[in-house]
Amino acid sequence: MTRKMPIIITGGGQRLGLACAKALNAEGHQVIITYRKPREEIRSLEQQGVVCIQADFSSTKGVDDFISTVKQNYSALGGIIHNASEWESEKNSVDPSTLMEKMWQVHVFAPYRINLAFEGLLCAGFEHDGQADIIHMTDYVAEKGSDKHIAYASSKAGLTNLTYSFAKRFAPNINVNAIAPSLLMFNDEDAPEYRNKALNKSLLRKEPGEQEGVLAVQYILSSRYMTGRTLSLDGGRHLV
Ligand SMILES: NC(=O)C1=CN([C@@H]2O[C@H](COP(=O)(O)OP(=O)(O)OC[C@H]3O[C@@H](n4cnc5c(N)ncnc54)[C@H](OP(=O)(O)O)[C@@H]3O)[C@@H](O)[C@H]2O)C=CC1
Ligand SMILES: Nc1nc2c(c(=O)[nH]1)N=C([C@H](O)[C@@H](O)CO)CN2
Repeated sequence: MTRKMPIIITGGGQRLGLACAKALNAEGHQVIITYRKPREEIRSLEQQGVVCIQADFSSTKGVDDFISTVKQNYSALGGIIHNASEWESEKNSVDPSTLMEKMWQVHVFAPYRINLAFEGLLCAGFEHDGQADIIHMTDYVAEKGSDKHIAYASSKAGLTNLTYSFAKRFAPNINVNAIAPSLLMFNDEDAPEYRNKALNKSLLRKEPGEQEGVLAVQYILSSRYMTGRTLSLDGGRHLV
């Protein structure tokens, strides 16, 4: 059922976020996305009727400015998909404290602050549509850890835990769930040997592409009996 109240997708300018924005917009949903860098994809989404809000969640001010913009323009929300993310490893020459702060800022602080700020808008969306959803995009490594993306994995574990807490706090009007991919799509710069190693980590040994994530989002938005849970998209990696 198409939701009348808008659905926010953070980080909707590329890859999974962009695919979700296009799919939900095509289904007739009102879609709002956030982005940092103006580019052709943003202009194209605007031409398709998607509302694009420039927002950078790397600072408290950036998060609060986004919250203010939404509250000034909307009185209800049908959902929010916390997709914005930076995948940074310890191998880069970044100071560990800076890296940990950056990962927790975008993956935990921003979703935490935004969920609390938008509770009333989402409840208004529930009153209107009979449903409202929060979806956290986490990661398989939240459960297993990562020796090369330690700070990143810890922050995704923090986001996983927010799923449980907000599911308890917002029930029964707002469902809160997570999607934990192990691999959806590589980055252009990923070398062949890296890609082969990553593919061999799962039983199915494939790069499913962003549509696998879109399907998971569509399922959760259509479900009426799921909250506090994680959809794992990992090709059987947990059995390897
Ligand atoms: N790709 C994969 O295989 C996997 C992905 N995931 C998770 O799925 C989600 C989507 O993955 P993917 O599409 O690859 O994500 P990307 O790495 O493409 O990042 C998504 C968006 O996050 C936005 N973003 C990053 N930092 C900030 C910030 N500080 N403030 C605001 N926006 C920010 C970027 O916006 P902009 O470009 O406008 O700057 C970017 O477009 C992520 O949460 C990711 O962790 C989990 C496991 C595997
Ligand atoms: N924000 C992002 N998070 C993640 C990405 C990404 O590109 N952006 N990519 C991965 C990898 O696919 C990894 O799961 C396997 O190589 C993980 N998270």
